[in-house]
Amino acid sequence: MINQVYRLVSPRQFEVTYKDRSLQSDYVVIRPTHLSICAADQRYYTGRRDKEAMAKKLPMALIHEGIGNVVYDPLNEIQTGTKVVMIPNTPCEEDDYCAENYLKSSKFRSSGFDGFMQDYVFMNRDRIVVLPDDLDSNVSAFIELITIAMHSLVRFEARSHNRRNVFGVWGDGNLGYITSLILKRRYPESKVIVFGKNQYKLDHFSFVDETFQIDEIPGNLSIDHAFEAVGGTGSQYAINQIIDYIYPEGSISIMGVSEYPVEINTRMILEKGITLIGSSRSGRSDFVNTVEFMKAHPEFVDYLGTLVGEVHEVRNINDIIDAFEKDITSSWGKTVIEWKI
Ligand SMILES: NC(=O)C1=CN([C@@H]2O[C@H](COP(=O)(O)OP(=O)(O)OC[C@H]3O[C@@H](n4cnc5c(N)ncnc54)[C@H](OP(=O)(O)O)[C@@H]3O)[C@@H](O)[C@H]2O)C=CC1
Ligand SMILES: O=C(CO)[C@H](O)[C@H](O)COP(=O)(O)O
Ligand SMILES: [Zn+2]
Repeated sequence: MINQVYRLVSPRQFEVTYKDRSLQSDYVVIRPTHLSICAADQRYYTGRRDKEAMAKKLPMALIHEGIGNVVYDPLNEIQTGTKVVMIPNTPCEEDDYCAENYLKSSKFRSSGFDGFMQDYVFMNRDRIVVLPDDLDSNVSAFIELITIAMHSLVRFEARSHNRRNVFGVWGDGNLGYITSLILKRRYPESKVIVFGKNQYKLDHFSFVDETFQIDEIPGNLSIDHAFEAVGGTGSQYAINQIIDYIYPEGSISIMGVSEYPVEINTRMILEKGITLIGSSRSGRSDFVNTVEFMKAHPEFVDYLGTLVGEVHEVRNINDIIDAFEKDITSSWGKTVIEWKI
């Protein structure tokens, strides 16, 4: 069959590529239905990655957050029409000490390999997780982003000390919202404090114990552990502020992606004995955990509904451009694409 792949060829410019795909293979074929735009996709779309990365990775289909329906399973194990979330990471080897998302050999969709902007996505059987039919599709579109926070929490629990009375989350955007929501569900007795730049965004965090604008933090405040969900140049200010407010021997889980190296106060990291935990992407176990968590906590899914921002129907390339442009000017939440191309 001929599959149409919608690739970014240069900033703000997409082209259709026709790829001949055989159904005589082991791949399960998925028709994407709901996709969501990640900050990483926007960095490619707007050309904010450095010249070398743009040249190396493009042309490439964007989007690594999405769900779809199974349209063909060569083994006939999965019923046609089954709703699934697609896992963007494709590992090529196993390692006892290194998770699939940290292996250099893994292929991550929409970062050097074609993402979900295709008529049909051909996936290995273990790269999909079945979803309940009634799980909100707009929220499910960004399950991948939820797995990022889940993965970071798993790493935190394996690496940090056990006093978890006060958590600080830096970042009043999508990832900050999801991280603080998961922390509050996982540690209901602990205090979760969110630190952000915008009062109108912080007002959405109704479920946490406290919020502060980053220039109005009381001097005597202290946190046991912190999660950074800022990224870009803002992450430098955020990480250094965390170093100032964290109690000695605490951990800082870093999730925000910065294009350029940022300067951090290593002298105080040493003096306070701080553990830095870097966390990037996620793997199958994080998707399974996340879907189980969503099934067990319907109120968690309801809160995530607050993050659904613009919902765009996409039927052609102009609609794709429109969705990305509107996402840039959107002031809150995730842009969801109803993939009807
Ligand atoms: N590690 C991983 O695997 C993943 C990382 N990411 C990364 O996480 C980061 C956040 O993503 P996302 O939540 O979608 O982006 P958002 O833009 O929604 O969130 C970032 C928020 O942080 C705010 N902010 C800026 N500076 C500070 C500061 N010093 N202290 C506290 N808050 C601040 C921003 O405000 P304002 O807009 O006003 O500047 C914005 O509201 C990005 O870098 C993204 O690439 C995303 C997915 C996966
Ligand atoms: O968004 C992400 C995962 O959800 C990662 O931040 C993204 O994969 C980083 O990739 P790149 O190196 O292409 O920016
Ligand atoms: Zn992402």
